[in-house]
Amino acid sequence: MTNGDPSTDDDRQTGLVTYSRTLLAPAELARRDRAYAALTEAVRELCDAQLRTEVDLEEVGAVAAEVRAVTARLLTSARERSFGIELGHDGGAREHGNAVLGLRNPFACAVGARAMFWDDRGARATLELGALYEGPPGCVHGGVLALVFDQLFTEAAAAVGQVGMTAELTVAYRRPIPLGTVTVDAWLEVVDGRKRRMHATCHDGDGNLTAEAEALLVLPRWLEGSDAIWPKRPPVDALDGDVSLDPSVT
Ligand SMILES: CCCCCCCC/C=C\CCCCCCCC(=O)SCCNC(=O)CCNC(=O)[C@H](O)C(C)(C)COP(=O)(O)OP(=O)(O)OC[C@H]1O[C@@H](n2cnc3c(N)ncnc32)[C@H](O)[C@@H]1OP(=O)(O)O
Repeated sequence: MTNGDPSTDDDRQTGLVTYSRTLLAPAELARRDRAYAALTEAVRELCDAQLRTEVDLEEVGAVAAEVRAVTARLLTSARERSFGIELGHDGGAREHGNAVLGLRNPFACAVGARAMFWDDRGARATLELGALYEGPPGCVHGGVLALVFDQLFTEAAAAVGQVGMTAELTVAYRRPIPLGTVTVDAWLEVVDGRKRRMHATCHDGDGNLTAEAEALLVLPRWLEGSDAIWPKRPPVDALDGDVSLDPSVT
């Protein structure tokens, strides 16, 4: 079925989720991913530069006009709907619009292979939260951290085969989190029927515990017994260095 995007077809429906299927050959899809990832990175750099620039106002006006012209070029061919879920050749779901880790989302803060990964205990995110994510002066916005927790809970649940949607999310902010590196770990604590109780911690770049979170994920009735397809993350041992997910190790 056509969906208005010449590179994909709608493939199938699982409950509320529509999967589209790429019509491109693997090499072409990889080439597109590299090109879009480069564009996303360029726009992310633009956002950071726009936030911090001190150039004179005439230059600000000139740049605004140039950016609008660039936007118009991108919109000469654009899908009308959000990215959604596309099936890749490896059988995994490509969630390139995702607000935390989408390859094509410049707002996403989990950038690169080491930013978010799974092992058999749960999931870890190591993120650079800079000026774009400010809440209290010089510190990470509490809502941004809640967003990261929300995504990481889904990742941790998927890592152990217990997916669910967030029904409740509670964050205890224990100390301000300086902008910069943060490490977030999430893991499954209890499964009770369709309910999964999750826990997570956040540490700042100096290893201080800055926040903890709890969540209740519920496997939706419409997802029970379905063959929903989830994203695949690179195996932890494919990454270099010490990346143990033991929650007691910071
Ligand atoms: C994630 C799954 C999606 C599948 C997609 C497949 C493709 C995957 C590809 C890429 C995935 C990337 C995904 C990233 C996502 C990031 C994380 C988010 O942003 S999640 C969005 C925010 N959350 C919502 O929008 C939920 C909205 N709420 C609902 O949809 C329903 O309320 C739901 C599913 C939570 C429960 O609905 P019911 O009809 O299935 O289940 P009932 O029968 O009502 O409840 C079951 C049990 O759970 C308890 N429960 C339900 N909601 C509760 C709540 N809010 N508080 C406490 N208990 C609750 C109930 O009391 C019941 O418990 P008793 O069995 O009786 O003991």
